[in-house]
Amino acid sequence: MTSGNKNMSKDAILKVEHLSMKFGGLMAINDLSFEAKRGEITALIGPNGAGKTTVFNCITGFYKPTMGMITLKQKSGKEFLLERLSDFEIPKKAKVARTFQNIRLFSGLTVLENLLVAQHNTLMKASGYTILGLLGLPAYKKAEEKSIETARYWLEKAELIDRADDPAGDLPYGAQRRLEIARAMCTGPELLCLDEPAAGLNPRESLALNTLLNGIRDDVGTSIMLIEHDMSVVMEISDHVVVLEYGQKISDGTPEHVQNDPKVIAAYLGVEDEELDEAISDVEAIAGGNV
Ligand SMILES: Nc1ncnc2c1ncn2[C@@H]1O[C@H](COP(=O)(O)OP(=O)(O)OP(=O)(O)O)[C@@H](O)[C@H]1O
Repeated sequence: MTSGNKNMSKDAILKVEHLSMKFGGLMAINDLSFEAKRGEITALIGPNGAGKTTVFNCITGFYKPTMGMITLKQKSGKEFLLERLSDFEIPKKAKVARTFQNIRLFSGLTVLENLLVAQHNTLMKASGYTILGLLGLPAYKKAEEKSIETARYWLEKAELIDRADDPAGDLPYGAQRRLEIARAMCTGPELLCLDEPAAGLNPRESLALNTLLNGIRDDVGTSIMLIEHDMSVVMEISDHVVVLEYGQKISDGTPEHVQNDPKVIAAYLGVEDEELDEAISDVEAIAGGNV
């Protein structure tokens, strides 16, 4: 784990308060509260079905929570109640970007084109939404140059500059994952939400991912929330970990704290409630156990 950008004030960028999400009779999230600090990497972990994706879907507007508040506070101090915004307003107004478990690139477009398409909104705004604007307005030309510069910056950060002109679909899996993250970063988010970014990566690709995510936090100062099953990635790069089980928070703290928390260990071992006390005392007897 790294310490994060020490110069940044550690106020909360995201506050989740008393969040609940019900699907029919199933309480997928039950009165969940936690904070993600600005300029930090916050990981959301938990066994399968714990509710991690549901939380992400509530933050990014794909689901409307049954109850609760999700407040995003931008660097400027402007606040947004995310549960009141639509899924297209959340990236645009609140500046929350996300990637999905399954890769969603334009595989027939080149790597560079994928990054330029991500900046389409900024370019159209600069054109004044007119053909004359597209052809002649100096503001458009400037915005176009800026888009290429931004794309180039993220191609370098994601170690993809050599593949800029290749179709995105031709890239190896790990490179496609980094391209998705680079594409999200081209939209200039304040909070980047990543759903299992390390899934299916080999150790070398995992390392490249860690380098990219550390760079996003340390060099650009963007806050990151990630769902991840790969504990080596979580422990390596997270500043803060929130652990869910059956839609409830069972632990919250530094990676060291949660990996030694008996409740977390018991949840990952699949211990039933009634056996928890026994499991906790067993686990406490094993000093320095891992999740
Ligand atoms: N749209 C939905 N309709 C009905 N039930 C749902 C829906 N989405 C999620 N669930 C249920 O909510 C619970 C939490 O699911 P969720 O996908 O959030 O868990 P998760 O922690 O992300 O799991 P995994 O690690 O396997 O991806 C599960 O029981 C799931 O079946």
